[in-house]
Amino acid sequence: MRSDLQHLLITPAEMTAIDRAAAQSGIDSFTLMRNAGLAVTAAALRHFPDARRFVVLCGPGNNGGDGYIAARGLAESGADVAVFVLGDPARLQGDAARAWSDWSGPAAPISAFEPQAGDVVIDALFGAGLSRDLPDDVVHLIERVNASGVPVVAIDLPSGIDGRTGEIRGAAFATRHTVTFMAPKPGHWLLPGRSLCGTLKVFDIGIPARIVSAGAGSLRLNAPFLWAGWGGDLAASTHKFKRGHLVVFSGDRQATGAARLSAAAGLAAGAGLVTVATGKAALGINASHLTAVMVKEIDGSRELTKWLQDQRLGSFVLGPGFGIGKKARDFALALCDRSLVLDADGITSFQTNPGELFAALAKGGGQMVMTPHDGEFARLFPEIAGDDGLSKIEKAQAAARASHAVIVYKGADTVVAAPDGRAVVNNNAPPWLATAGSGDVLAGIVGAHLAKGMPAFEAAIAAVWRHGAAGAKAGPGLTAETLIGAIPPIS
Ligand SMILES: NC(=O)C1=CN([C@@H]2O[C@H](COP(=O)(O)OP(=O)(O)OC[C@H]3O[C@@H](n4cnc5c(N)ncnc54)[C@H](O)[C@@H]3O)[C@@H](O)[C@H]2O)[C@@H](O)CC1
Ligand SMILES: Nc1ncnc2c1ncn2[C@@H]1O[C@H](COP(=O)(O)OP(=O)(O)O)[C@@H](O)[C@H]1O
Ligand SMILES: [K+]
Repeated sequence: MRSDLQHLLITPAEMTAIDRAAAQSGIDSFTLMRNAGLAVTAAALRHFPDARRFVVLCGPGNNGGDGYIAARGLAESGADVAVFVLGDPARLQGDAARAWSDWSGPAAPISAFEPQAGDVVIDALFGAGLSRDLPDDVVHLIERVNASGVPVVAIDLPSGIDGRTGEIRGAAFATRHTVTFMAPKPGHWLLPGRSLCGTLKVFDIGIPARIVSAGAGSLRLNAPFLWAGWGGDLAASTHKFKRGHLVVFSGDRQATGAARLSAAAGLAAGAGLVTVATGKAALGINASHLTAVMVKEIDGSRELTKWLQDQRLGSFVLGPGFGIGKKARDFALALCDRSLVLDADGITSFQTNPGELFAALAKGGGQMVMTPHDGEFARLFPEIAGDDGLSKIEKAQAAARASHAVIVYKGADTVVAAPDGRAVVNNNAPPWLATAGSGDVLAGIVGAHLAKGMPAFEAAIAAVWRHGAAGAKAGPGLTAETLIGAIPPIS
């Protein structure tokens, strides 16, 4: 499978349009269905050579059609095959009807299926066409199969997972393997869908890459080629100012550690210089804990404005441990014409009047990366967060549009979205990143990227990827401190 297609995320609606475009270009749609079904036959035989029986569960659409082809392929290879159907196969249409008529073996209703030891289930109930919650009989079937522990291979998507959102519509198979076609869908990588797909195989059924690419929108799976040109070796002529100067604002005496974590991460991620800007009360504490990172006393807005005349200050991180309130708002508003990472308390400070921030950013013309977790996201974008019809991707996109900022919507399936609609889903973050200070480290890496001149979207996606890679390298038991030491070079 071509790697550029592997990194496209295609929504079910886009995939339907791509199918149509393929048919209009003269490609025979039944050939595509046969290629899909036989890919599943091959995967099932490869993964389960010792299966006693393959049980193919076929639904009312083209996903079911793929299932009949897979069943026939398995039977022709000599395997024991049983087919169970949802609905009346006589009502199937088009390619699925033809696939059904080519399956000349017996078929029983799904209610008759009792999982047995040695069974391998091929799930062809629903794929991209799932459009509402599953009926009770299907929910009960899925629960029975999941409880039995028999392995499941899903065609396209585990039935019950919404391909657009990754949400479970009543119940979903927990599968060992999922075989999808041409490109992954958002539901394969957004949670909870991701946790139910098992290993994901993307199979090329023969739709030309140009048709797939032309029909794809602006969603991608995060990967280094998306920020190609921003990594690479340092030139001999490089000096520290060329690598960029990052500023991190410290909180008060009792909350200085978060800023130092961000600052240390920014330095490790490649900023040439890093300064912790601190109020007078915390100056001594910060100074006594910092070595390569510099310290600058900035008490209030007036001093900040004066200092900002230095245009070599390339980027700013505001929020980690900073404290919630007017000072955070004043500082953020003063930075709306610069490159700013707004995190944690910086985000929460605008809870009661987010519009003030968004308007200042639109007016200031700077670039901002906001890094909310679920709670912070809901504080700043309550209506978007509360819209259950939207996927996490669509929520991040709506928030980016509303705020004019790049949104890093954090979590195990972090989504990064830009105001222009581009979005990526990240998939390299291990669960042990859920530790105090891990978000501060991420903010520092984003800040380092902005300091070296990366555009906000590329700065954010590269940071999320390096943060995940650092987590994987540091391993379980990492702390925010050890995470910083594991940040890999920008690739
Ligand atoms: N993308 C492609 O080019 C190809 C797609 N193929 C297959 O086609 C599938 C999509 O086919 P369809 O669009 O027919 O969709 P599905 O087969 O996923 O399901 C559509 C059918 O299910 C019904 N339905 C939807 N939600 C339901 C619910 N909750 N309860 C009961 N019934 C429900 C719909 O009314 C419709 O009859 C893909 O997942 C893939 O497996 C393959 O045939 C190969 C070619
Ligand atoms: N289960 C998880 N799997 C992978 N990454 C996670 C998981 N939970 C949290 N993370 C990541 O860890 C970081 C935590 O950030 P945050 O919630 O701000 O924590 P803190 O404020 O303690 O630094 C984010 O980058 C988030 O995406
Ligand atoms: K399926």
